[in-house]
Amino acid sequence: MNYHEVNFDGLVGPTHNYAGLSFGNVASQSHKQAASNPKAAALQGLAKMKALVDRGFKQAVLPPQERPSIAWLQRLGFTGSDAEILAKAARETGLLPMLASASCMWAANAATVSPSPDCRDGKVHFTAANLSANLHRAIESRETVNALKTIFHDPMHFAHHEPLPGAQGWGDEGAANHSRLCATYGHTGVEMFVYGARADSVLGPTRYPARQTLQASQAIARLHALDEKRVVMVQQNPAVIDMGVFHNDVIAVANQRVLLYHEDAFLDTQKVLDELNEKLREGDLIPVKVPRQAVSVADAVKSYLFNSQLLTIPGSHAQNMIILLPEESKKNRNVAEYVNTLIGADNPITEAMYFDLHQSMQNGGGPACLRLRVVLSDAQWQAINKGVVLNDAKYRELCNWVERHYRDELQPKDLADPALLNESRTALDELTTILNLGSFYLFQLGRR
Ligand SMILES: NCCC[C@H](NC(=O)CCC(=O)O)C(=O)O
Repeated sequence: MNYHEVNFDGLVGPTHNYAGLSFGNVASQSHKQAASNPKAAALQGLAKMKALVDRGFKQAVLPPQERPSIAWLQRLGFTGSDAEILAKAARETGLLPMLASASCMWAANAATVSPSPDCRDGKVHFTAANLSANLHRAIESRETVNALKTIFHDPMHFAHHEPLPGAQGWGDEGAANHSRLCATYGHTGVEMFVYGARADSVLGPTRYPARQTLQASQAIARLHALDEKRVVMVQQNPAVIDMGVFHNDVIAVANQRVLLYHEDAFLDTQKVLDELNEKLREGDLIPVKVPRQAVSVADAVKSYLFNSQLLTIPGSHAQNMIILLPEESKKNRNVAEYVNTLIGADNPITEAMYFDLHQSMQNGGGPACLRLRVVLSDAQWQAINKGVVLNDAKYRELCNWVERHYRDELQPKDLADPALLNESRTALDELTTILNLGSFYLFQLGRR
């Protein structure tokens, strides 16, 4: 049986904007109130996806959620027509931007996914993240469950779990804090969960929040029926969280046997490497340490070097890999030099590709944030809803859809404009046909 990694990228929604909502995410906070360009954002994301399709990778999309969310505004007590609800919510300081964020584009935070070779029942397991650290993200989880169940609908192959409770100490941010190391995708892998805080210790960040907790990660490992001997729980270095590393995927990235990590990423790094190596039985771990002398934590946060995608080149017998980076990494001299050294050195990473993802980057979302990795066997691949799979024709159709429906400028004040809500609904209504999702959004089901 063949296994592949499929990247499911979040399609950027029509309300992409800069509201400075994420405390501890330096880019988000520093672009607060800037004008955004939703059209460019969506096209930048699609261009990255298309480049991977052209190189023979399997690529799919996850649909954006309806924003502003009238359903959530109603749950928060706003009444009246849609226009009245928007007008009333806009009068509450800072509230409407939270209910209007296009943040579900960062699909790495949608869920934690365990491929079937790792799970006792031989199914692919999904737990949608509760994203409880931020209201604008916490409201994603219900709809994420719906999207995942619509796409991965066959219970023979796929198991879905409810998001963990959103109580204090149970924060879960999905795949951004989860990495899988394996000999090949079809082998049983080692799943590494990285957390920022744990209930039984005061060791944690002091300036910025720890969004992922040990308790949450342990619950997911249990739900996914993982073998304890193949699970590694790792504490993130609290000092780097306080420097703006709000998710582990801002400081480390793994693919197959390669772990590319900053030397300051973890607490007790040697123990982490030893445990990974011991638990990865079919072959040795290939640790690639990025020394702080070469790239400082501040440069890592600015350039998003580690928020890259490490992708095994299809058909490459040596399992060579591409590192796919944002252009910000090329503009940073230290990082660009490091990447050149990396691809010339003795490791499987042989090629670098750079993409303009500026619109997403200004909110702290790089290439890795934009995608959810799902390893599937041929049979599981056949069993998904194929409407979301990107090929040349679907790419052209989606670009055309974006061109027709998206604005090229959005100011924070525009979020209360009822016309924006209507434009978004018209766009999403058409999207469900393009992606073959059926009646999917609440407004399509008559429930607003
Ligand atoms: N994985 C990348 C996630 C980025 C995301 N940014 C945001 O939500 C910023 C939204 C804003 O500020 O408008 C976050 O911090 O969770």
